[in-house]
Amino acid sequence: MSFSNLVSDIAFRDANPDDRASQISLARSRTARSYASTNATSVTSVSISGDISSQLHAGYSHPLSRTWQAERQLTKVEENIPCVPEMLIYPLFITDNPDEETPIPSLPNQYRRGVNRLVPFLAPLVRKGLRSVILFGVPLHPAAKDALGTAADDPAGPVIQAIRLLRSRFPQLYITTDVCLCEYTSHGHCGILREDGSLDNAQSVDRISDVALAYAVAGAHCVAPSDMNDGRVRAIKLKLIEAGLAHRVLLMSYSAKFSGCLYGPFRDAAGSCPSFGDRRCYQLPPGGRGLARRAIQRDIAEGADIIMVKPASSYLDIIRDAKDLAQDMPVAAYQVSGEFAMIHAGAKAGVFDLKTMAFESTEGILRAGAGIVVSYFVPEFLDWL
Ligand SMILES: NCc1[nH]cc(CCC(=O)O)c1CC(=O)O
Ligand SMILES: [Zn+2]
Ligand SMILES: [Zn+2]
Repeated sequence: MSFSNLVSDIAFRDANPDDRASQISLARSRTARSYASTNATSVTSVSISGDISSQLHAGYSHPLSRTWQAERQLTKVEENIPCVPEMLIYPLFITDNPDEETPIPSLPNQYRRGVNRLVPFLAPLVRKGLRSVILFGVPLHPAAKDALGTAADDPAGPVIQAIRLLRSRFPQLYITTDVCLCEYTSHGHCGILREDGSLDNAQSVDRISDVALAYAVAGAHCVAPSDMNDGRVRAIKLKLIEAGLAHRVLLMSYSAKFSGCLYGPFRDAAGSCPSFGDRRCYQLPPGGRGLARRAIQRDIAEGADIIMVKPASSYLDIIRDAKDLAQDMPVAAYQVSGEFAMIHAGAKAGVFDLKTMAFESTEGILRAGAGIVVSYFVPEFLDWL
């Protein structure tokens, strides 16, 4: 096959009317075709179309045309381009010691905070434009953990207290809650276990959906199940509908969540390391692109409103798959604790500049197709932008 045929095949295959980049390549390939049809007997004998498609500089020689190369971007040039801070969600770790404020050693600049510390910490960030947070409960008292993760939806527990407080103190702030049991279970797994130590999917789904509902009732705008039990999206959606909350509570599913070594600092922060075994039986294998696609399609069918991919930078192809499969839905990506720690470590070792890498990694995640990024860099971005 000739080069020009290949280019137009690619352009047409990827054509999506909502996607400016594919419209550009579509237009370019049309130009190549009409040129070919008027100047040559057959498309295959034309080589000039290759030269046309290699004229790239004009597309990025001007500040404005540079911005046109991204569907989402970090640097605001034009008002109508979706931009910071609307697309950033900041993770918060909330402990059951109301006055606690302890740095997390493996997660630079991040702290575990008690509810009493939240308002003073967040007020300046909200003033700088912080729009959204995702809450993780971190019970520090060992007695708070049991086999069922009872503390997860304790009305006096840190997450429900924080939802109420933040809703009343920052009416504009969008509150998402991570929904999982691993922070609250004595065994540290993301669900309820059978006697033999394996995950009981049906019981876990029932429990997880109760927890999600409790957060929604307390005032969360969005619930985000990260447990990965099969069928939890549908179960949560049904409970939200039954409670009359489905019209105002969004369901963001951690749909394609891969197991691996990038969650270490988070488990440090949340004290959620499994006491035995690992999470491989309910998180995706890193090579499992097909499984990720099936999980995304399954979650769309079960009623998810936002599809999330996690981690982000090692899974950019999956983010693009998610955007293709969920074209009409927002796609989120979580730049997880290990990615964040790695960037800090690289900067500290003099490998690259922290800010430059924060931008480059985030631009890559957006370019891959995400419109929402969960990131520990959010406070920095609010200053940098
Ligand atoms: N299930 C809980 C949960 N929700 C988000 C993360 C990871 C976030 C991060 O690493 O920043 C985890 C940890 C895990 O699954 O082990
Ligand atoms: Zn979990
Ligand atoms: Zn397991």
